[in-house]
Amino acid sequence: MGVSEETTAPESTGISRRAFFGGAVASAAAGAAAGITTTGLASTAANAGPAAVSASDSAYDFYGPHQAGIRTPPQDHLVLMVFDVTTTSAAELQVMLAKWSAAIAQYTGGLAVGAVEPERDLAVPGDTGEAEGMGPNQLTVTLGFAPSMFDDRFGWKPHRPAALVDIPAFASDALTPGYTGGDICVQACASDPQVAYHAIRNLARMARTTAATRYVVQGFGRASAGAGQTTPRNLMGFKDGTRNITTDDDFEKFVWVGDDADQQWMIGGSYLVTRKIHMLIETWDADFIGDQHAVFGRTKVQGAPLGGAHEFDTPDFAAKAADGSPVIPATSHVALAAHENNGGVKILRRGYNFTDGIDSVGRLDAGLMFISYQKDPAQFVALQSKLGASDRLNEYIRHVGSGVFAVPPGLSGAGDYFGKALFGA
Ligand SMILES: C=CC1=C(C)c2cc3[nH]c(cc4nc(cc5[nH]c(cc1n2)c(C)c5CCC(=O)O)C(CCC(=O)O)=C4C)c(C)c3C=C
Ligand SMILES: [Fe+2]
Repeated sequence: MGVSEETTAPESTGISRRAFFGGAVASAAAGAAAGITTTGLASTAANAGPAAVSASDSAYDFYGPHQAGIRTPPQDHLVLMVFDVTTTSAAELQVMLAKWSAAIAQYTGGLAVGAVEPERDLAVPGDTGEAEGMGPNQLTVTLGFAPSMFDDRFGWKPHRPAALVDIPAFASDALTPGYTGGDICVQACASDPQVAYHAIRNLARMARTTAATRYVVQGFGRASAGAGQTTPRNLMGFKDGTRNITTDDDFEKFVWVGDDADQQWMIGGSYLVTRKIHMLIETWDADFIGDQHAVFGRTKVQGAPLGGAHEFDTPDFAAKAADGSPVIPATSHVALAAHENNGGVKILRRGYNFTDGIDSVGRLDAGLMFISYQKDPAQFVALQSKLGASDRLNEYIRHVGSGVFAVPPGLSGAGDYFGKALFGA
């Protein structure tokens, strides 16, 4: 196994760099010393010494105990595609998943699948080519199966984990079928949007006789923070991701499916929840700052909990103002979502901002592609039951899409593929 994000620097960047070096000797020596691998994407003059490693040269290992793209510090760009499987043949599905798995291993290493420029004039290019020579760009591709995959079509019914059930309806939901449901979710994240899009586009191309695209969301400006990252802002202007899961203990406790799983194939996996959340931006932009603070329970510029001074101050939910009211309003977003007020429940948030231009009446069509990972979707359901009913933020948002997916553990190496344990039992 190469260097995984867990072994490299979990509390800092978590990046396994596949730098290219000037010569084979430098490459081998430096690689052996640091446990890094090279992409071989580009060559520089022999003996020129190590080249600077840019984001475009660095890669995350695809193989490992967990899929990359969960604990991986969020890259800047997301392309999320949800597929409906159109074939009813288990064998065709198996071939598609095996092809995808091999292809993702190539793409995350910065390589194409098939020739971009075949030698024969009449040959169709195997790869679409828009990421040619761009490098891995920290690409991760993470895949999950919806509850619908465990119906009668593919013989997977006996393998359905008990936790994998559709997300229930919540008060204030405004879901649309176009952004809800689906069979397979593929989350591609990268430091370059074109690299993420290239991976998704080519997977869709490969699957064109077995699966159809249900929807795609392009995300930017990660709206969550991983270990060692500064906290980004969401489109409402607030720091998002301040209190997120970062430690090994919390990943074991709240994110990774453990040895006690009812379905062994899910050990080391997780559950992905997606919510496409539209923001009523014009309404929000007309709101006064005191109300904006009360909506989140935090200040806008610092991101400090109300009553605190700094971003990482622990919120004091018991603090009272002179008039006896809570300093952090009880129906503020953080008061309702904090683990202190939810029996200790936490989730890993890994969302992205999105924009779809303008809507049919000329309003900005934008919001948060909310993505969370948890060892049981019930963790999300517990939080959203409260948020959906009482969150002051609901005046400014609409949940328009929803999905839940079982995310298997990482693949062990070449020849392993997503869903392998689910066929033929
Ligand atoms: C059900 C889970 C959650 C949904 C849906 C959700 C939507 C949502 N959140 C923001 C912005 C912020 N969220 C913040 C904190 C926060 N949010 C959730 C859960 C959901 N958010 C949790 C568990 C927490 C942490 C609470 C805590 O422990 O204090 C914050 C504050 C900064 C931070 O800690 O990240 C912001 C800002 C938006 C805009 C949104 C839907 C559009
Ligand atoms: Fe939130």
